[in-house]
Amino acid sequence: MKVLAADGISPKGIELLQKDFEVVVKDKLPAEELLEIIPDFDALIVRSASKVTAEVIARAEKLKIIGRAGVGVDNIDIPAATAKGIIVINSPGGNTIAATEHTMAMMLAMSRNIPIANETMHKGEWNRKKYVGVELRGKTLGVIGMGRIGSGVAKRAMAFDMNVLAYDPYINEERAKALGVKIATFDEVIENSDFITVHMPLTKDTKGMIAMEQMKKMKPGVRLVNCARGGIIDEADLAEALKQGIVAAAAIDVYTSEPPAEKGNPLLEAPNIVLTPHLGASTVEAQIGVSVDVAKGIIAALHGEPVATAVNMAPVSPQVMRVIAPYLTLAERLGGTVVGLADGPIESVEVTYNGEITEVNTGLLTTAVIKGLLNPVMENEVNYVNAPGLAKERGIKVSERKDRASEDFANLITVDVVAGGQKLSVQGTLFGTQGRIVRINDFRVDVDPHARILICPHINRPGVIGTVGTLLGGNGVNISAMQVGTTEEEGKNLMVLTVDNDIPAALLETVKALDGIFDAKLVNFYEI
Ligand SMILES: NC(=O)C1=CN([C@@H]2O[C@H](COP(=O)(O)OP(=O)(O)OC[C@H]3O[C@@H](n4cnc5c(N)ncnc54)[C@H](O)[C@@H]3O)[C@@H](O)[C@H]2O)C=CC1
Ligand SMILES: O=C(O)CCC(=O)C(=O)O
Repeated sequence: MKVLAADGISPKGIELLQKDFEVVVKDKLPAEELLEIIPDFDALIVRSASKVTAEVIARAEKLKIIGRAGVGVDNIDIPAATAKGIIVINSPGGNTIAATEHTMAMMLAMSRNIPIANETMHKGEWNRKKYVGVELRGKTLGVIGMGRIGSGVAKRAMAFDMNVLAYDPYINEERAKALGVKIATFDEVIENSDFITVHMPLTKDTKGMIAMEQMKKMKPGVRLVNCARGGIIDEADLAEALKQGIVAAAAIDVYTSEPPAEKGNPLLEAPNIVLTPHLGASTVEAQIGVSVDVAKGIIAALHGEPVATAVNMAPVSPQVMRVIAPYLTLAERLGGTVVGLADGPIESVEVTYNGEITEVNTGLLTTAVIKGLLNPVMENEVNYVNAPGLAKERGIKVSERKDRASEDFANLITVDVVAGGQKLSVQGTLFGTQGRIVRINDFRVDVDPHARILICPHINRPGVIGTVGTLLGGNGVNISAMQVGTTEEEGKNLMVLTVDNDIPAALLETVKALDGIFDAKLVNFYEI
């Protein structure tokens, strides 16, 4: 079998692969050449430079596995790979330390003017007064995104005697306590920090999360760092904020389009900014780590063994699969629904099985619930292999209960969650082969969990449902199905609207503010 290693992968991993396979190594691989040669390969390894597009995957006749020698798999078309049965693996922890240390280096370089001082020294200048910096000690660092890298940065910042304020809607108090950071809201972080660093994936929620509006709320003299993904901090707004002195300085490693000079980028001309060419993972150690990680994964996968770092594969035995397969999507969507209802971080999840399904091992279904629950909030696709570990890492207690008795349905899955101190519950079953949500909290419903659903508890009185329909319709949102759930509680119902279009955050807030509406939550099953 043949392996194509692109983008300058460290030789350590290549040596491992060469023991079993023929390996073709390319430091630079133009897109046209990748398209031309890919049909010949069984495995492909990339860093961030090569784009593994749907077109590449369509031409990859023999490809069985793609290894991303790094964390972010945003340069690989995962749905296209999955649809073709190609496993995608990454190295979730191989470059964590490198990216963490790079963030610290950027913070220090920016606050002590090291790049510009170095540059002017080489020109023969001696500017001691001009480049007076600021100390980290005693300052507040806002960390947005407390995953592997964010947590590592927080830990190191505390060693510099910084106070750390952290915002991550998906970590709970217990984990924050273990890390020794103070959990805060997004607004509290941006309004009270002297330094702010972002460490989350680029998603529709995080894109432009820090723009001019947010920068204007920050403390005068604030300094910003982005070593995560280009675009989380709006580039044009940051350039302007630096020019106007709204932001004192910035340090940026990643860009919306890389290299930034190719398409032009306002940050290249901005003052008081330290720029590096996506060097976060570029250490000898990290490159050995990620190359060995993906090499081991590729060797296992090409020998037909499961790979723990697969981002799109579920290793399931055919016997187990036969019984539980019809419930997997339902279980995932119950997890996705419950996280969509939550206002705070998930603390515990209990999955209860009733009926005949209790006769088989339901562990994989519980994993499917966790997968659905974590997928909307994680950088990497959460799969059956990594979901339990990720839940554990995040301090989420997962338990399973079984009761053969089942009153109204042949089989029933109940997901009970405690999130931010609040108890939430959803229940689902199969009608034939069709998954259905049959209860949301105390409300009995019959909902086909697909597309997007808007869930609104409301006063049971004439006209309330109509106002929601009119508002959505007026904003171009089509309702394709509707359910009104009832409960024993007098006067309160739950409407569940299946909508064809996305509902922007501002419109969701307007729905919430309507007379007679208690709340409005959107669950997007496309993200689960
Ligand atoms: N510059 C570079 O060379 C490198 C960049 N990276 C990038 O750094 C980022 C972080 O990587 P890891 O820490 O390994 O990922 P991770 O998956 O461990 O952590 C991501 C964190 O972001 C949080 N998050 C998700 N949505 C959020 C939101 N709306 N607001 C606040 N937090 C949110 C998640 O709860 C999670 O804790 C990724 O984008 C990754 O691609 C990673 C390695 C090297
Ligand atoms: O391969 C690289 O150098 C990029 C690393 C990165 O951005 C990641 O791992 O997400």
